[in-house]
Amino acid sequence: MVFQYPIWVLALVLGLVAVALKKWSRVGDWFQAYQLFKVPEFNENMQDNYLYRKVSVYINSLVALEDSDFTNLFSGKKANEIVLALDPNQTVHDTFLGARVSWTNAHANSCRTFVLKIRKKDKRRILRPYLQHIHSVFDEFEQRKREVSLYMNGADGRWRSVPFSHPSTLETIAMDSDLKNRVKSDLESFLKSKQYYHRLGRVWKRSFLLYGPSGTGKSSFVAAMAKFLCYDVYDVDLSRVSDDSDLKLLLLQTRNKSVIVVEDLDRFVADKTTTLSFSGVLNFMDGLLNSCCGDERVMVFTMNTKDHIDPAMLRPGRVDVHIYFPLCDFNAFKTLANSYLGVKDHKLFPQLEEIFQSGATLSPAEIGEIMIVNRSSPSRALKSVITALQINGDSRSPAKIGQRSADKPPRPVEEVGDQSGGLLCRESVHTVREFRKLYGFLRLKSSRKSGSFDVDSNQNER
Ligand SMILES: Nc1ncnc2c1ncn2[C@@H]1O[C@H](COP(=O)(O)OP(=O)(O)OP(=O)(O)O)[C@@H](O)[C@H]1O
Ligand SMILES: [Mg+2]
Repeated sequence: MVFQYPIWVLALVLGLVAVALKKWSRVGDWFQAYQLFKVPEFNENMQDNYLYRKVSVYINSLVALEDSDFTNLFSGKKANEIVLALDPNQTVHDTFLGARVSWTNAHANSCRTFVLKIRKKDKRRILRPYLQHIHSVFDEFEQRKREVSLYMNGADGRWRSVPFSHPSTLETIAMDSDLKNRVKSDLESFLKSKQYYHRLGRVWKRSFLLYGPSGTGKSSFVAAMAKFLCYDVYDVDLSRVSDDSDLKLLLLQTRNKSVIVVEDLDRFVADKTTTLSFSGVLNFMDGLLNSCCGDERVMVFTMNTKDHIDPAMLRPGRVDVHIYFPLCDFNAFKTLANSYLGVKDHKLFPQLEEIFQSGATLSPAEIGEIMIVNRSSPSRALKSVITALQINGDSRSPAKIGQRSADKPPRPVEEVGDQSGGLLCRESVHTVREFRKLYGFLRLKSSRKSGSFDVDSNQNER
């Protein structure tokens, strides 16, 4: 009976079986079921083999790394970041187009080499696309690592930049999770669509309109998008642009892989003192000059309402995706309570749900402020939210807001199919001014035109 043997005998037997299995897999290699490819660290002239670095980055990004027998853990460059790296002489498995391959981190005589093991029958089918895939993952990784900048246009028609480190991420924005996921996959599919756009003879750009009441997260969302894409942000202050040709020049000076943001487009359009022509703004929105200034652009426009905007300005093709940012409902409130107070559930939630269902509402910014001030006591924070909803929330109810009284509140997203198979959502945005508000250092004292673009004033925005 097996159970009569001491435990160490069992351990020994299991160990032997494991060694035998490992040897057996090598026997498989000898019978040439597999082919091995080496990627040495240096070429024959002892120069760096750049492919080695790419493979190293690729391997260390594999989720399967966590399953290898030994994996090194290092701290990364970002705070709290942990980086995994394959230990010498360890193997990690990967699958590609249905084929299973493995990589071994071979160390011998101070020479480091990655060895790719691939079934001979799969080699012809997957080797080239697999290596191409490794290149792409590496490029994407490098792109994500790169520091992004925030550019602002000055009165002299030139861009000035500062490092961009806005704290918002798509995860921290309280919004319908289905909508958030669809926007995410829209952005992801945009990133992968270079060939597609070019085959159609279209500029590789995508434009978004984010609209909704003040303090609903439009500007934060722009920051989160830029972070998600790892694109630079160009915050266009139209009130600082003297004429149409200046606007064209500004666009020409932008680099690719960038988010170009125009905040409060509705206010700008309503501003009769502007020196820009309507067609100048439309051309800018279309990125008409993109043929000269490259592509990989995301354009974002923000507005509080699109009610008074000429429909030509927002027509499909000019603005691909409209996203509405509503005031808080109970679901958004719960997301905020979780992120601001660390509260997932609370005995006051049923009461809050009832109040939200009665139509009372506040903006996420207002609720966030209350939570921040009372963060040491979640119960006090929730009671304060209840009071604020009872006092102010009723007047914020969409039915009581004059501008909305004539029509129903917009649906969160109106989907429209597009040629790339991505989704088009109909709604609006705000951006530049928010960045300035959020970053004191971005405040440019001065010379904005009079009217609603004054960044330092806390003027009524509704
Ligand atoms: N949906 C949200 N989820 C999480 N936080 C939010 C949300 N909406 C607003 N906030 C918080 O409120 C503050 C203001 O938000 P933001 O500036 O993005 O609003 P906005 O829609 O751009 O407002 P405005 O129309 O006045 O420009 C930010 O600090 C942000 O963190
Ligand atoms: Mg804003």
